[in-house]
Amino acid sequence: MQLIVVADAATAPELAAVARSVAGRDDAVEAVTFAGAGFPAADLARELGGHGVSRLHVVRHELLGDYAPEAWGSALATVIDRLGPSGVLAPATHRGTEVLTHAAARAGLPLATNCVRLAGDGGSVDDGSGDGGSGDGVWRVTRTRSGGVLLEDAELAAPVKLVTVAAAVEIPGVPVQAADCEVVESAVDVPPELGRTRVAERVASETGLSLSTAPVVVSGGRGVGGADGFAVLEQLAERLGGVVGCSRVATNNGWRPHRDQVGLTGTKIAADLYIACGISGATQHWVGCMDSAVILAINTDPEAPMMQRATYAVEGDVHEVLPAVLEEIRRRGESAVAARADRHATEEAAPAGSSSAASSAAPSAG
Ligand SMILES: Cc1cc2nc3c(=O)[nH]c(=O)nc-3n(C[C@H](O)[C@H](O)[C@H](O)COP(=O)(O)OP(=O)(O)OC[C@H]3O[C@@H](n4cnc5c(N)ncnc54)[C@H](O)[C@@H]3O)c2cc1C
Repeated sequence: MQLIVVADAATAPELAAVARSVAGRDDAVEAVTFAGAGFPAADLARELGGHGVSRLHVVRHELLGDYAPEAWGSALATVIDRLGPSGVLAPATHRGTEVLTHAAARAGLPLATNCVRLAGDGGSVDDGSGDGGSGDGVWRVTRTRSGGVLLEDAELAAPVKLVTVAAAVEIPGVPVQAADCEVVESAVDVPPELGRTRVAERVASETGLSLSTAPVVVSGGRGVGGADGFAVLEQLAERLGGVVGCSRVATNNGWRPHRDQVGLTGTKIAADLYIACGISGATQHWVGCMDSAVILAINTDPEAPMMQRATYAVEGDVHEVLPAVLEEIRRRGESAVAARADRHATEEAAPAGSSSAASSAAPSAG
């Protein structure tokens, strides 16, 4: 029996370590990747070998060269059918979850998503029986639900267990032996209609920031009032070096694209500063922003959940508060520029040889 990880170089170390801890002593840990014609598998195989992966199955087809969830899911279901592994692990990312969902539906297998703890039946994770595993063919997993506010214990008893592994997974300290990872080429049939969902174009963000990486997110909800209402949020985000986010009401109304949505069915963020403008703070939104270091809520309703939970709350109309905040930032920016100019002029006017504290402490400050 082997365990399969659906991995790339970024997620391979973690997934391989988790797979090793779940695998039985004699189980091989292998990997599968999807590729077009020219993909050089040797580099990935070398990387995976360092994490104890003994075989890399490279599934090639012209429709698999770039992300195509239906095609990847179908190809994975074919691989599962061919190899009959005891389990398949993928990262609990949007992609990992989407691909395993398609594969699970096609293969008729159960899928446990967002697992933070996994124990195999014959693996090295001690289940208390003293022999390192129960041997009953059941995996015991703990998974997060509802965006992380709930932990669920579950048992997976299917012949092939499909699991997505959360970034916050506990990784038991099981020794990993580096292996010579063999590359096995594998061809699959992919019906052309499965290429209907695929990457058509890649557009680089102008600021180089995305919702998940930006230090500041200025987010708007129904209270912003419409697509035009986001202009002031754009200005504030730009001044603070951040990006604009939104609630699902804003995406449902077509005010913002879905990639801006924060929450359970959007992006989970952990910004330094999250500014929630006219957002009530429903649980499905809150779970997407609650990991931010500082949350500032602006809302007309002091009883709104976002106002109750935020670090700072401003009771007021976003259409009045945001322009005032921008004006204050502009005023302070101008004052700072004026103060710097004054200091510079004073230094220029000081007689040569005089050594005021300011000029000697910060001679290059301009
Ligand atoms: C399965 C599921 C998944 C979901 N996933 C998500 C998700 O990922 N992200 C998400 O956001 N939601 C999600 N939702 C929807 C969620 O439950 C809420 O409906 C949604 O977050 C509400 O958006 P809102 O706060 O913009 O609107 P509302 O709840 O209508 O709140 C608007 C707020 O604006 C305030 N307001 C009104 N006018 C002003 C003004 N002029 N100035 C200041 N404040 C004002 C109001 O007091 C109110 O608090 C999901 C729901 C379900 C069922």
